[in-house]
Amino acid sequence: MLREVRAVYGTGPTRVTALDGVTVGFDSGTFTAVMGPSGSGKSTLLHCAAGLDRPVEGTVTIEGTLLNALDETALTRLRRDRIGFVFQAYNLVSSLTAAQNVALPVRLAGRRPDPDQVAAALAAVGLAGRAGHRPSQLSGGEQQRVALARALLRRPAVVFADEPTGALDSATSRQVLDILRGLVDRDGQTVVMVTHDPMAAGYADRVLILADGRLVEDLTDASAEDIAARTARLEASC
Ligand SMILES: Nc1ncnc2c1ncn2[C@@H]1O[C@H](COP(=O)(O)OP(=O)(O)OP(=O)(O)O)[C@@H](O)[C@H]1O
Repeated sequence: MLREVRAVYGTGPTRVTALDGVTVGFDSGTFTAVMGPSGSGKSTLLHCAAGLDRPVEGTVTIEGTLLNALDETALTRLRRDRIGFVFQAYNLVSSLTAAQNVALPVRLAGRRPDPDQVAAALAAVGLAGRAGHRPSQLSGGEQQRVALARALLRRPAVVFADEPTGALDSATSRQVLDILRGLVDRDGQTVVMVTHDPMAAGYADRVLILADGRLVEDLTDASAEDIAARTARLEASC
């Protein structure tokens, strides 16, 4: 939950207000898409909500924990244990297999990954047969699904996805979006996804539209056509 969040980059003449007093909550078990023109603050909103950036004003809570009050160690632990991230770039380690990539954050946290959990995470994204493949032996959509399995391994309360389908064709995008939708419908997880694509946003229960760091639309169960029309109007007026 973000309350009256202001986020600023730079100082003096290069100072940019990326978020200008945004208040928004994400109900658990829902899928929210965040849209808006380039530079409107979408990624900043995601980063603040996930504790990757600290706002200059306002409060951020995750499952009742006030992030502002946490030091870096506690924040890192909360991100590791409760939050999953997926980015447009898959960020897989090329020398590791799919299974090793999925297990890597657990290893980096100094724990021993459970092979059954790793196999289950890969199976959940339809890649049970690809566990031993390296990223170069996988398609873009498969690599993104490995990144999703990695994000899901610890069953995070919230999955934040920043343009997860930005580098994928529409058929492959749909596979990734179906998985995100399934997380919400089947497992009751919470998904917050930044996207430029109205088709992708059409998978969400709710669509937030930002402009100039402010929340300008909050739509429920909007169709891809409706979303496309509203974002086109906004782009035209920018
Ligand atoms: N690290 C940074 N340093 C300086 N300015 C930044 C930084 N990150 C973002 N900004 C600025 O903050 C504003 C919001 O950026 P943000 O990345 O949140 O927008 P966005 O809506 O995600 O854009 P896009 O769709 O192009 O990815 C922009 O004006 C951007 O130039």
